[in-house]
Amino acid sequence: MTGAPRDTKWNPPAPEDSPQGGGFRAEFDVTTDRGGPRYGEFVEQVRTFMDKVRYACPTPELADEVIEELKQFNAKLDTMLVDEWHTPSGTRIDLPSRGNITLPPYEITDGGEDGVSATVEFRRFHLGGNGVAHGGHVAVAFDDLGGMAAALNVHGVARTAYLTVNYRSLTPLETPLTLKTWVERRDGRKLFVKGTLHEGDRLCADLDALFIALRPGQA
Ligand SMILES: CCCCCCCC(=O)SCCNC(=O)CCNC(=O)[C@H](O)C(C)(C)COP(=O)(O)OP(=O)(O)OC[C@H]1O[C@@H](n2cnc3c(N)ncnc32)[C@H](O)[C@@H]1OP(=O)(O)O
Repeated sequence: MTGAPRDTKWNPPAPEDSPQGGGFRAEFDVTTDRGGPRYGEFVEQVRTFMDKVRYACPTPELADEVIEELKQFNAKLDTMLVDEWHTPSGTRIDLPSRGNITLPPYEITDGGEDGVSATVEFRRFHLGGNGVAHGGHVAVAFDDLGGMAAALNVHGVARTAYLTVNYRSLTPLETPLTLKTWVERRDGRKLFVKGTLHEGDRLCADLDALFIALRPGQA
């Protein structure tokens, strides 16, 4: 198991009467091969680049050089753009964070209707200040994995209505942390989700969130 539980039916067929036009797709088209066998390495190199950018103080000459090279890379990627439903970034369940470059890298260790357990590691580019993680990045990790717990519980898509993060102690960078989320209570379409983030036995943060299961065709 890496970016999502493997034994879950991620691609439930849309109901016959599901209006897809403009709506969130009921079919979450997961994959393990989109983007090729080295897609994970590709994403990892970008993360490493962002780590360097966060701490580098380039000379003007080096900045000029890197800008020119980045323009060339961006032009190459411009020839390969696809829509969000077909990009590997977010749908490659064999990769950390489903290959989603915008998420802190996590690996799912257990996941199902009862909740999700993951190991997450904030990178150097997730720096907030004084060597520890930015609180917004902690919230991103909780949002995605809270949303996953909700989705696995309802076998469909859920959106965040509110998300409260209590920051209980500092969250370190470059350290494997344990993140757990679970649906504590369900009331119709409303999923009350809780979560915790630990370094060892120490609680770094906890989550109190509401996710709403989307109706067919809802955006
Ligand atoms: C596996 C990958 C997981 C990825 C997870 C990522 C999740 C995300 O980040 S989603 C992005 C952030 N969220 C958003 O942009 C959502 C924006 N908001 C919306 O779209 C809508 O307000 C939405 C969908 C949440 C709810 O709208 P709608 O479906 O019309 O439901 P609505 O009738 O207003 O509310 C349903 C119930 O929830 C309650 N509710 C809705 N919002 C809130 C809220 N903020 N606080 C408390 N209760 C609320 C309502 O009072 C209602 O309760 P009841 O049924 O008891 O009367």
